[in-house]
Amino acid sequence: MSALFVPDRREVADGAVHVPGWLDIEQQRTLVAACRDWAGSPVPMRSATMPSGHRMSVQTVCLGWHWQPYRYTRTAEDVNGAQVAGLPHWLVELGRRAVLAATGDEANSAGYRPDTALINFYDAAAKMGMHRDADEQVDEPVVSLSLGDSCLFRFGNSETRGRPYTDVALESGDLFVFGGAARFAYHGVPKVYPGTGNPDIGMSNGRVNITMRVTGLSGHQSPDLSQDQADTERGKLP
Ligand SMILES: O=C(O)CCC(=O)C(=O)O
Ligand SMILES: [Fe+2]
Repeated sequence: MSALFVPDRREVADGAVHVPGWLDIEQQRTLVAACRDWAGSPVPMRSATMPSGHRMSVQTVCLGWHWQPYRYTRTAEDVNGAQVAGLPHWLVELGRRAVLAATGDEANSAGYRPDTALINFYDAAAKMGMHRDADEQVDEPVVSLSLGDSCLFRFGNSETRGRPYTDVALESGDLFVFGGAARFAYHGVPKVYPGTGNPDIGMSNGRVNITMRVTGLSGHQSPDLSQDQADTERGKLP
């Protein structure tokens, strides 16, 4: 019998693929430790404020480009003015492998080069309303990785925030990729299920989601800017 792990691949909508259990425990642990560092410096994780003045319940820290509703900048003017940490090569490579796992398309995934990652932390009460990831100027796929507590992920259509949509349970280690016809579809997280995570990955509670994207914005930032900092502050993930 082959020991090869062949992941299950579920097409949720045209261009949207869920790969349950894509990351093993060791990979999840590595990502959690990295997120903990990123959550501390050079730009601390925070709840972004919408133009309406409403603060998001989710807390976010960004790599490569800093996102605030609804634009990307290199420096975090709405936080502490610092330049965000670079996106490390290993994460770019993980993103490329994620697109390959989801699409099976070697030729297309070979050129996938995300230049930003948003790291979201959800406590038991946090949620994210239906929205489109539309601040990017190109239609390259979004790669989403889930860690910690499970959640209800709602993946809808490109026209309205409402139905039709599909509800998917995203668990720790799951991959979700949306591109092609699904790239600008509405999606959101109506609910996190507290206490469903595995403490072995290094998180005692809450959910972390990492989305990698290609902004299509110009301006070179060398990767790995913050990766060699021995004194990186520990972030506030639990
Ligand atoms: O937390 C998730 O699974 C989705 C996050 C998301 O949609 C976003 O950051 O834009
Ligand atoms: Fe999103």
